[in-house]
Amino acid sequence: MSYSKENTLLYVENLSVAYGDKVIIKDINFVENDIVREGSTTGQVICFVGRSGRGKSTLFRALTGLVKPTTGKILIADTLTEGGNDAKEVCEGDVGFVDQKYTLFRNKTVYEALTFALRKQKLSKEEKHEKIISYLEEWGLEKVKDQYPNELSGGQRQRTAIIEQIFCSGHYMVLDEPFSGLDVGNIEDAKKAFNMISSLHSFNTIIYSTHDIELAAELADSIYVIGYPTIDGEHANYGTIVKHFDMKELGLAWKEFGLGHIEVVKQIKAAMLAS
Ligand SMILES: Nc1ncnc2c1ncn2[C@@H]1O[C@H](COP(=O)(O)OP(=O)(O)OP(=O)(O)O)[C@@H](O)[C@H]1O
Repeated sequence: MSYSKENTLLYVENLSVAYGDKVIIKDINFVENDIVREGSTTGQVICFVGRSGRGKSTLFRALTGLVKPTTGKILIADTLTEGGNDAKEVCEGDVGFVDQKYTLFRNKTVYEALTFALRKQKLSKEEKHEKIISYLEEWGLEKVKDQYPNELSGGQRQRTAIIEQIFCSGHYMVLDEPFSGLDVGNIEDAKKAFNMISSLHSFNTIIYSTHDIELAAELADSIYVIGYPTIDGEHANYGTIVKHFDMKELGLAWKEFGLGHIEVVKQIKAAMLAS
């Protein structure tokens, strides 16, 4: 499938994060570009996989500006400038974060939470109302709009959290294990949510982690394996990128799950076991 690589949307160089003197991740380098496909608006879907404790959540905290890198830099496109050509260092609030628990305000209904998420947007009250209602309809949440988080299912909470992040951050969204704890129906809904976000704007960039390797190969157009590298025959005990699968180059992006994906799943599992 033909595509072209345009602006750099995410540039990570020599990133490391330590807690105290314990280095958790180190030497993380990667670049992701805006992908343009003729006839379809396609955002970026980037997946990080790796065994437990290798530092995926720590990397995500750095990508969302929640922890300061010990070394290195994380640049994102300054999408407020014409064409998004300028780069800026990531700050808290630039990248939406949907955590594993889909944290929502306990004392706000779905509608109130989304109203709050739009507070900084220059829209009239009516425009905000219309925007919220159209998202609620599209995401199958209109029936629960006046319910509180404790009255929602896991899938409904997750969709509310995703819309909240679409409303209050720019084009970037990090989701930490968005498929864990969801039933098959909710997993299908979450996949649809990914597609919807991706088709809204070609700058939209979803970064997620999963322990379900099939869901990595099926959905992502770029997959990074985070693991402990082997140096001089020994495992180091910090996480880094040990393998990258560019599903676009492999001709597997935006396609039904097939034999090529099964082969990638095999290779990802081997890379994870070795790291
Ligand atoms: N605030 C912290 N202070 C000290 N160590 C931490 C802190 N947060 C995480 N760690 C350590 O960092 C390492 C990586 O944790 P992290 O949560 O980033 O891994 P992960 O790959 O996301 O794991 P999982 O797949 O189980 O969620 C672990 O050894 C963890 O104990």
